[in-house]
Amino acid sequence: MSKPLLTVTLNPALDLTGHIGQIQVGSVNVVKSGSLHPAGKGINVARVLRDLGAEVAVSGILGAGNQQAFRDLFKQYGLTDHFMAVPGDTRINVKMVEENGDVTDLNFPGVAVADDELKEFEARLLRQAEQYEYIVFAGSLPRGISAEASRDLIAKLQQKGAKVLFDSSKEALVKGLEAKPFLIKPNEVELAEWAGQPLDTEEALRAQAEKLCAEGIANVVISRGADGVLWCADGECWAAKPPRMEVVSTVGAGDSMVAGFAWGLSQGMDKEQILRLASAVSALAVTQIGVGVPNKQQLADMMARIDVKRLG
Ligand SMILES: Nc1ncnc2c1ncn2[C@@H]1O[C@H](COP(=O)(O)OP(=O)(O)OP(=O)(O)O)[C@@H](O)[C@H]1O
Ligand SMILES: O=P(O)(O)OC[C@@]1(O)O[C@H](CO)[C@@H](O)[C@@H]1O
Repeated sequence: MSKPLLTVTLNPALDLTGHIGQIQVGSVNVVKSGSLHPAGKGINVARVLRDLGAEVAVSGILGAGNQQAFRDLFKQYGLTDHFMAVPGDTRINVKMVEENGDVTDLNFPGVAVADDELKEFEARLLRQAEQYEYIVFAGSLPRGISAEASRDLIAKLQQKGAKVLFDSSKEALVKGLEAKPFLIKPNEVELAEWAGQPLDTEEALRAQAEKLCAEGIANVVISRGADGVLWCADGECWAAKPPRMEVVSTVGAGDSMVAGFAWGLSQGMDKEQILRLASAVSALAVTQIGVGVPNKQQLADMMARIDVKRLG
């Protein structure tokens, strides 16, 4: 039996996904179909990890007012529930998926976390963290948790011996990098924002990735949407590209990729296998609303279709 993994989602969300022909901003839009489900980056990662066969625990902060759907999901998926509730409601994030595949995100504000609640959460998390070697720390921050506090939390988790896989954006990404997480997975837009310059080619992305590796981040994974992924680690850079997919919703593709890396690394797979797995679960994610790997054979078939190469 392999060791359990932990995912941390400080700012989860109920995702309200709607499908629409084309959004007309400023007028009435009729939505063809909709679904509301508990989500947020770390929770999505945990669901995929569970489907891959991992034992998984989830932690983070929920609003007490609408926590039940999350608690039910954790039970349904057999996820060990370390979430702490605070007064208020977890946010709703609206995802409008247009016929051409474009997704418009309306991410609402989440709960506000008070200083004493953050202290209690941190104490709990650091106690729990001792049981886990791989910890996924993913998503944005709720009000009351600063980018510096989030960075310090990552640093403390790593001081406890954990390997933190970090996926965030904006200020939380900028500060989080200072904690030198074991793995980071920005997408190319987030990385370009961080670098303050356009990163339009594989060469430009690779140069930034190698710079981050040299600064002490062991694994730099840059996701590139339908163009695939670039991964630099151990003095090597690799690229993987998925086949062309029929896209239903790209929401959660990045989380699926993080799950693939967390599972592959925790299982000691080689780089090519990890890239095949992570790319395949992400490619399957875009064919559905939400995330997950319902069918092992489908996953194996998709893994065989990923184009993987080590860059010279
Ligand atoms: N259209 C697509 N077809 C096949 N695979 C895709 C497609 N879009 C994304 N992927 C896979 O998913 C991975 C992650 O996607 P992306 O770079 O969009 O991450 P992200 O921006 O973090 O996603 P999100 O925040 O929506 O979860 C890509 O590296 C790729 O392997
Ligand atoms: O605001 P964050 O935390 O960066 O992102 C939140 C979110 O967009 O990420 C997931 C998809 O990756 C969704 O389930 C969720 O709504």
